[in-house]
Amino acid sequence: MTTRTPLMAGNWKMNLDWKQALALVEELGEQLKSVDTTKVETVVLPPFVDLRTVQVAVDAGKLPIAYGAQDISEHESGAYTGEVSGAMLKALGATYVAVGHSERRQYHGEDEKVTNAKVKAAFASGLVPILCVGEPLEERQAGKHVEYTLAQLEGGIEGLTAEQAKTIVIAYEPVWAIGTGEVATPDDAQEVCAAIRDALRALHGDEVADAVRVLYGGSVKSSNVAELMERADVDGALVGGASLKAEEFAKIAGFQG
Ligand SMILES: O=C[C@H](O)COP(=O)(O)O
Repeated sequence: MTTRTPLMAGNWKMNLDWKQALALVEELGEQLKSVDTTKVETVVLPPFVDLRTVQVAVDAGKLPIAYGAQDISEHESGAYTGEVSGAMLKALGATYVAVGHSERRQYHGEDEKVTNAKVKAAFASGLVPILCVGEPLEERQAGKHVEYTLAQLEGGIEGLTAEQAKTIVIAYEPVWAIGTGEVATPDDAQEVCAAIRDALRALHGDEVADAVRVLYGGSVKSSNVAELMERADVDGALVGGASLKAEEFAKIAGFQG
């Protein structure tokens, strides 16, 4: 069990228009009344177009929910059609932003150069990046999952100061477990989350390694979250499908009982 504050982040992906987002965030606020929210941080990552709605609902209801975006532009401002800057997200009260999700890597060709630029853009705007890393099935079958994941990690955090590295969140998401119902075993999750922490220790020392929250993602549900959270280096979860149901996601946030 982690000594860090657990973080449960719901990645809504490309689901829910603003009205549906409003209904979900309000219902999540209701459901979280039965959870000790001083012991866990609950975060939602809605589509960009829902962020203002989520901001208003969270502020009006004083809901114990932080929020952020699923992506960020690596650029500060200007002629980048379709992009959304860190400053724009910050102005909406966002705290977090996912960077380098495997779907961004797969469908938008994001590599370490891009993820590193986006991580830096997040910090420059006062946002906390949730850097997503994790191997496809072939790499796991070849026994290269740790090596592959650490290369993504090291590329993504290159050039960060220790102060920045200390606050980043890393999400380990084996691609073969995303949206497949195929959850990694707690041992699989622990192995790579521990390797991520060791790599942070080698790069930035004990203080950073002991502070960074490393999440597991891939088919997390209320029925499997507790056993994952029992592992020493798993500090939370990045949840896709199960975060679209308020009751289920609140149960995940309330994994401590
Ligand atoms: O960002 C979340 C992950 O891609 C996990 O998605 P999932 O819980 O639907 O497997």
